[in-house]
Amino acid sequence: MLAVEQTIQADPVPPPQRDLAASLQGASVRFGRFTALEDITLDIDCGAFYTILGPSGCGKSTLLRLVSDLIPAASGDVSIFGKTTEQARLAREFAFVFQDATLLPWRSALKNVELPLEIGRSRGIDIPAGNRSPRELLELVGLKGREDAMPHELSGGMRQRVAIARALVCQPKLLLMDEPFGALDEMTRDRLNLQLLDIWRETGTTILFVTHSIAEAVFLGEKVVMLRAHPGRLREVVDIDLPAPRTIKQRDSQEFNRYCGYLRDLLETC
Ligand SMILES: Nc1ncnc2c1ncn2[C@@H]1O[C@H](COP(=O)(O)OP(=O)(O)OP(=O)(O)O)[C@@H](O)[C@H]1O
Repeated sequence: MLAVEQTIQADPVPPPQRDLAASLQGASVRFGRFTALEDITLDIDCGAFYTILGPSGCGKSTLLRLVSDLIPAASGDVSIFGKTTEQARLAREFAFVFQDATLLPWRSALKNVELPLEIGRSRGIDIPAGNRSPRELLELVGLKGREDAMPHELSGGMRQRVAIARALVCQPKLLLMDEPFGALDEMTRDRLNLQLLDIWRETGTTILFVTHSIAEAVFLGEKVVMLRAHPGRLREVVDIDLPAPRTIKQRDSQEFNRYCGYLRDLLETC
């Protein structure tokens, strides 16, 4: 009897599934006849820190507003943790931090942080147990002891830290930050950058962070998303392979400056 030789072909191993915080597929945004964003295809990995750079008016804020369901896509798809942006908003999957802290001036720091919980309760939304309390969040952002301070008694950096604590109070899986430190002096910005990296590590939240500063984008980001203007399109996603945890001293390194130089050149052609 002849032995029949069988060729056993192993099934190709499927690539591991990436857990995505957000996925944009050919998404465009229009304001009337003006196209602000065109054909954006971008996957945002869960737990990663993305910074967004690009020339003024290229659509960085529009991208965050699209992801956060503040404006609709004219075409294409956007999903957040596999949900529509509306479902994700209703499920409080994400929170927004703006350049201006937008605190309510008549409420203390603590009361401002508690606000989303109060609004949630008034709408019958239960915030899951195990969350850090508003007091603990103020401690996390370095404001222990300032719980009763009113916004006008706090510095700009402190107000922004209250805004970050407030954004974290519903335990969002995705944090959208639109130039949150843009109005602060350099030293305060450095300190808040380090603090934000600590918070990111501790909470595991995915962060999408818009900035005008190349150095800030490289310092914070694991990936830098570069947009180009007219119309706003994706230019490149640059992996930043710097050792973690990041330290201010790294900014003097050749590697850090090489990334900054590369992004500066890229920005000039956007
Ligand atoms: N509500 C709106 N109506 C009409 N045009 C808008 C609206 N919002 C934004 N735009 C336009 O869309 C484009 C992108 O704006 P966006 O604010 O997203 O840019 P950006 O990259 O964040 O800008 P910057 O870096 O200056 O903050 C700009 O040309 C802006 O004028």
